[in-house]
Amino acid sequence: MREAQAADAVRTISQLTYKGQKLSAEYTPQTETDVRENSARKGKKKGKIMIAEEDDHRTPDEKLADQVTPLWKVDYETQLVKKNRNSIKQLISLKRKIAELKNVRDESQIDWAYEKGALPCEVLDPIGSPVTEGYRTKCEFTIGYNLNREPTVGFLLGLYRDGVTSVLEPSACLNVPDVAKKIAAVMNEYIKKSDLPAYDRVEKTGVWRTLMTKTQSTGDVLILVQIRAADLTAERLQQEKDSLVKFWNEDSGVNVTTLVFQVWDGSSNGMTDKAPIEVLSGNGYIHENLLGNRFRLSASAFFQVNTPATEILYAKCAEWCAIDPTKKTTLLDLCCGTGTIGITMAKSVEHVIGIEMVPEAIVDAKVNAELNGTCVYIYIYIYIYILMRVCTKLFFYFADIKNVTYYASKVEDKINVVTDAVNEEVIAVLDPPRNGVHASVIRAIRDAKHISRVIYISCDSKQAIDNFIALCRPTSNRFRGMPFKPVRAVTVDLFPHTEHCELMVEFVRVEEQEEEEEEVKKEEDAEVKKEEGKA
Ligand SMILES: C[S@@+](CC[C@H](N)C(=O)[O-])C[C@H]1O[C@@H](n2cnc3c(N)ncnc32)[C@H](O)[C@@H]1O
Repeated sequence: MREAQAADAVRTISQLTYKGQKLSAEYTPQTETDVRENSARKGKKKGKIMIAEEDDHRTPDEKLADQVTPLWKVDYETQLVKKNRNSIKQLISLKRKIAELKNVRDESQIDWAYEKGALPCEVLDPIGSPVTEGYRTKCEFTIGYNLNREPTVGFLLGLYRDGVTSVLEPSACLNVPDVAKKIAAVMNEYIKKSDLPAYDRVEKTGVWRTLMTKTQSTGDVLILVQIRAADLTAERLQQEKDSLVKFWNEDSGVNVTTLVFQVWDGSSNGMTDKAPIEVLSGNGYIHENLLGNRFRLSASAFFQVNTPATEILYAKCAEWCAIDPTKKTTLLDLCCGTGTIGITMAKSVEHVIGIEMVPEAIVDAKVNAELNGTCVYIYIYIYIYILMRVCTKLFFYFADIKNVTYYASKVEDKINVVTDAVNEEVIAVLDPPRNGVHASVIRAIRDAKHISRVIYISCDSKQAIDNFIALCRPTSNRFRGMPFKPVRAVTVDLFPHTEHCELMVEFVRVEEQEEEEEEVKKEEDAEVKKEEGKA
């Protein structure tokens, strides 16, 4: 197929003229080795240390481990130190970049950035993951061919953009749980016996593409099989679905809670939100427990992949939110996924508002709010039921969780929800994807006068730096509203043996100088009057 496309391109180019000159083109096919050597050359130019293929004596398993869990040879304490150092680097850079801003109207708004010392705020000791192996509840396996061109379910041995297309089974990957390894192995056997071929990423032919597993601490297992169906008749497709259902539910030896299926004929690799997900068996979702709450999650909804470490992160987040029981508080859970952060704090605030762009996740979030609201009230219900049987129905009406509102939308398209959040205290928890949120979201947070604090949870502090700067830069025409300043930060590791970790930073609103001075003056006046009264 690639050859045919190339021949087409050569033909088209050869018919063109540019500035009176006839263009010519020729196609040189590239092997995987060619592409790798090419990328090695490019890497050398960029100063990267590249190992030439002939000098690379690593076993395929070692190469895969280096690819999937690049820190696997480093002891865990050292991994944590390294990750914390990276977080600190970003925090230092935030302070430096704010201090270096030009044309600042009111320097007092960024006093903290001019203070002595490199760090902008208190940085707590990094928190490690309680489990360092087999922690990934979600794994996305590629289905392709191994180095011997046998169909294989596993991970790519390198980056596809570097020309690597070989797939290796995942037994060498420290972060993959045994149950997911078993599912991959079982699927591998199924595909080997199948008369349908595995997908070829280069030629864009074949059928079996991706296997996704979600294996939760509750024992629930979700399996998603993605195929390319362009060459299959409707009957054949149905036959294959039936066969998968029988296999996973009767023959696989795996206790599958739900089996879901996606047909994807497009060229992008991996799971996609561009094609629907069909439920083949079970009800399409599974459950996970977090901090005593139960959460439902569907195939496409985001859910943190390391449950014990997530509990530590969310408990810390709740601690930093420090909800004041004497105040009416609104919690804005921005990029809320299935509602986990807001729901774990819903009982201590007056109102939770969650915004999330994946509609399926919001469906889960609404169910989760009810699920956890009802659990709390069940004991009160029993008590009241004994006392006043007749009031049961009425009680249930009031017992439903009512203080949670969800929006299935991009946060940047619900700016008014952010700016309109009004209460005695409004706290925003921002847990965005790797590249952070749109600048308009940060501007809305600044504009929302009632938001006093922002807890920002970033899974890529380098990419979050622009959001941090936008939160903290002094007031300007583009960034109205008083800025925030960082007050404390902590690294929490959810991804042992990889380069990734979470950085949570608490930002508090910088108070307006005049207001502060007025407050002090008022207090002084009151003091003087009191003294005069005594006299
Ligand atoms: C790191 S996850 C956090 C989810 C949730 N807080 C949790 O811990 O389970 C980021 C979430 O942001 C959502 N998202 C990404 N971009 C968004 C946007 N522009 N507006 C709203 N949600 C977004 C993703 O779908 C994903 O669920």
